Amino acid sequence: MTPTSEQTEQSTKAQPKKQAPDSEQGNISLLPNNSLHTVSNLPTPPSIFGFRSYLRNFYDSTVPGNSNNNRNTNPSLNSSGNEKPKLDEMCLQWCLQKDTHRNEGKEPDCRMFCLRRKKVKEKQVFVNGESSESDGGSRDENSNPEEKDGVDQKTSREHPYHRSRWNFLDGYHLAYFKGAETCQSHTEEMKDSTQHTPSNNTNPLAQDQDQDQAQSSKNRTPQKTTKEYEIDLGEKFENTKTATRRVITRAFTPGYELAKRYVESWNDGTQTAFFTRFYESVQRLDAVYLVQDNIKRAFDEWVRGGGDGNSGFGGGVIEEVKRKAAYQAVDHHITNSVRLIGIGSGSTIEYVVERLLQRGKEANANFVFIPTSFQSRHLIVHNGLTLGDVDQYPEIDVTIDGADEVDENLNAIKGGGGCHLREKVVAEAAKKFIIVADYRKNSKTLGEKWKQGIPIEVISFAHTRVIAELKKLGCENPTLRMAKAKAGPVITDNGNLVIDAYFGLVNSPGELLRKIKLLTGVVEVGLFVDMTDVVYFGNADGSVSEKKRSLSGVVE
Ligand SMILES: O=C(CO)[C@H](O)[C@H](O)COP(=O)(O)O
Repeated sequence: MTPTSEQTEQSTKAQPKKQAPDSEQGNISLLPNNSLHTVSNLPTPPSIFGFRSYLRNFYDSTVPGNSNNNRNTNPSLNSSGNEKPKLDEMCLQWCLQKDTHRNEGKEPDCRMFCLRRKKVKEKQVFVNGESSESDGGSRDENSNPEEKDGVDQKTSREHPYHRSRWNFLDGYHLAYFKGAETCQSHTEEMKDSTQHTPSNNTNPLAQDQDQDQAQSSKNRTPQKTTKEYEIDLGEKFENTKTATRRVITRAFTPGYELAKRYVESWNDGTQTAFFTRFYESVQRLDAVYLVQDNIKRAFDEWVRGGGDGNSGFGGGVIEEVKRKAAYQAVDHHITNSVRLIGIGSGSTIEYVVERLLQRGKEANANFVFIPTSFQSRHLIVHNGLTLGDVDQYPEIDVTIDGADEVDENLNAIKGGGGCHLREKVVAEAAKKFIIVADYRKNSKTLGEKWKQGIPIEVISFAHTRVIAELKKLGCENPTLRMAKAKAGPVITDNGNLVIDAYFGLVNSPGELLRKIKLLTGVVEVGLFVDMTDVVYFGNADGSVSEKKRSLSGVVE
């Protein structure tokens, strides 16, 4: 809404009732202090981005309409050499009136915004940490010339209106007046120079009182002006600055530290070293070999069914061949001619029981199953098979068990599950001892594949002594087997401990067996020498190999 100069003059000079326009549109006045001017003579209003420089020029602007302005070489002086009047207050007033209100004789609704620049002496300035009154020009010369508490004192001394270079709003106040009489009253006040030297009191209401007192003392008779509010723009902006500084500091300090360290790392050569290593690595095709190795490992894992034979990508080439070997052993040896069956321990044995169960309850009704461990007893009982005991049946028909390694003579290492004592008892009790295993256990010589060591069950009391003696026998590092999901050692079904003793390739398993077994405290050794009658190996290609002992040796 752009007011005309006629409207502006009406709003400032005439009484509100008389100046009301015919319509509901209001009047707008822009009122620089020290003289009353029309809108058309005012400086060009600022754009949003030019507002700061506009404010800076506010004081320096000579009053619009001075025809001598352009002729002066010194812009601050007029043709007479006197200082030109300066713009230190600018007001915007508008009035609204309704035709109904006018008919009723009511005053128009008038408002007024004033942007005003106050001198430095109107505020308190902090010098060397102490509060003192600033006079804008006679400040203590010994005071710190640096900016104190957001106040640029150097600037303050040079310019009575501007105290902070940073805070471009410093010294500016915004006042809001409401009501036709109040607006008119303030317009009158603008003629009074005493209105621009209020006390240090920053409370707007108190300032009003000060102003009133100052006016009274000069025996003037201005109407009392009641501001709705007055804002010290500089102070508000100063607070904003502090808050902004705090937020920025908090937000950016960690990032700054990181960035600093990063830059420093370039300087101290860390980054250079990294990229050099990276470049060399690329040249060596490390990444290619890494991918290749991982693919190979993944494939092996899939083929093996995982390190423990139970997991892995395929889950089970290994498991499948173990199953095949077990099924074949059952099919070949658990016939109607047998009744007492020893059930070994381990994961492969589970497929033995699985195959038996496939025959149905009735087919298994005549069999008695002798367990070799807590695990196999559980398998028998929970699958509804008839449980027997080696005490009842010291001689049994056939025992089927797994193994950790089987050599070309069908000698075996057993005890990977710590059950070899009972396994050996039940194996020896059987007329036929059958081993089922996968191809990983098939070796020429014991110790070739199973490098965990020969399991030796010992009584707890003697285990340190046995370890010492095993070293004398040539085992470099006999190890007490520790539990994985329990603190401390593995305790066998018999309450004993297990020592794993790796002797390298065991060319004479019978001899080694005897030496170890003679050690005091040893309960049983996981070397099964000359005991196995038949071995079923599940091969990698899915086939099953059968190895038998005969009078003429082992035959396939
Ligand atoms: O001797 C054994 C337990 O003491 C097992 O039969 C041997 O460890 C083989 O186990 P798996 O069939 O799980 O490979």
